Amino acid sequence: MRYVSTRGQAPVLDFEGVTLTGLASDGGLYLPESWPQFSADEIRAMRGLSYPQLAARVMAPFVDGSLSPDDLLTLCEKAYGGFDHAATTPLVQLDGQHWLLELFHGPTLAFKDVALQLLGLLFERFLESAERPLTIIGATSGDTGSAAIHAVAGRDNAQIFMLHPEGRVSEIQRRQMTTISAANVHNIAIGGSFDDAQAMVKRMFADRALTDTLDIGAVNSINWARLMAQVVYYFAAALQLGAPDRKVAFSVPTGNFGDVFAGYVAAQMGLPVERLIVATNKNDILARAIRDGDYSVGESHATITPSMDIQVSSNFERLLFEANGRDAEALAAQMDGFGSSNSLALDAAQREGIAAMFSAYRATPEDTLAAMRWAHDKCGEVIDPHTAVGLHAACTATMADEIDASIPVVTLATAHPAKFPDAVKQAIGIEADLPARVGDLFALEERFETLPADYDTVRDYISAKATR
Ligand SMILES: Cc1ncc(COP(=O)(O)O)c(C=O)c1O
Ligand SMILES: N[C@@H](CCOP(=O)(O)O)C(=O)O
Repeated sequence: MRYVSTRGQAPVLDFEGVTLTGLASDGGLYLPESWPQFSADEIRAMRGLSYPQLAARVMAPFVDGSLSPDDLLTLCEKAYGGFDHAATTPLVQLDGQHWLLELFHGPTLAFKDVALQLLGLLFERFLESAERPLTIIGATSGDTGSAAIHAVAGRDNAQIFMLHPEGRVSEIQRRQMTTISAANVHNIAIGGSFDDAQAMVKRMFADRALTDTLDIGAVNSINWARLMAQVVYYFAAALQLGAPDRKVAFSVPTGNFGDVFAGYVAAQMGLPVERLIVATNKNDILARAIRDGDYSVGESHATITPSMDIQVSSNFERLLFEANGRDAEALAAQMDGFGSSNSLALDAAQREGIAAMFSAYRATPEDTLAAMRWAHDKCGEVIDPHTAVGLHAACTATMADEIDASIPVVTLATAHPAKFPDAVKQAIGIEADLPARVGDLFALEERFETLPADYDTVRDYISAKATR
């Protein structure tokens, strides 16, 4: 498979290249040159496969030319062998129409593990004969950080620098990152928001002073391999609910738009997806963009769903590119305008294309807590607040008859409730216990550097610390 940049000026890459490159050199994001298609018969034939087998089947067209089908299957078996549920991403029924897709059975208790457990192995594989280490630079609002660190800690040929917004991730999330003592792991708390951290990371990919001396890689969802691995669980859920002979809708708690974009990819590949519901918290730039065509950056609000406290949503660029007929020149001009004004108006074609597949709803803190109470009191499920934002949106859509009652609606359960004990306590009065597999985070020493949200300071720190 060949990969092209949304802005059209970066080299075309193969799967190995795109995995190691992260952000395209023209500032764009890589996408497959075309969408692989599965027929209904091919999807039917996926029924009954184990999760690793399904993952290898769904991802095979994307890695073609860089990995053999057998190698891919071996990597998937290794990546998902450590999950604490035999189904890897089990489905749980809430009522007659609503389901939860539990994506938090990996080592760090969030959906990020599904992709990052595989990405860690892909890095190891592709870096076997590298002359210098890959320097991974990432930004996290809490979950990508720990999942990436867990996937990369102690590996030869890779080192990781992870930026998180100081005081704006949960204590469990912070400790999951900062108690890892491997020498190749560097945590940096930034005095700013996640958007500040993400903007700095993106700028580093275009900074010759850095890229001339370090091979920089990405673990955020700007890296295509992250999204590719997330496509699989849409297939897993829909197959269990009757696909390809029955349509399924998904509600996705959304921040950087990676998870829900993976659902869009699944639909392009032939999965019968009825609708993708984008669920946001008070940071509702995506809801405004999808409903009103107004993608303009607002103030970054701290909420009880910190991992979704995001304004500039990386992967929305991929959807804008798709929705303008893949016109890279027009998209580059649109993104340049956004870069200087922090605001972008979707054109008519983009609005229409996006509305055909996506709906968007925003949840207030009260909505979020109410959804947690409903899941607990009516369905016996303890859910995390991010999942609750998704469930609120799912229930709003079905109550508005936006989705036919015969179509199952799957809310992606993106994190384990124990990562957000304060919100769980506030909603349902329960102490959510951490699963034993995360260990005693409170007994371990934390290690991190605190830096201001100043680009030169952070760049110089990384440059000085990185092994060459
Ligand atoms: C728990 C949780 N839910 C939802 C999201 C939003 O996912 P995305 O950024 O892929 O839209 C995140 C962060 O990415 C998260 O950590
Ligand atoms: N919510 C994320 C933010 C980064 O998103 P990513 O999917 O682009 O890595 C987090 O928890 O870090």
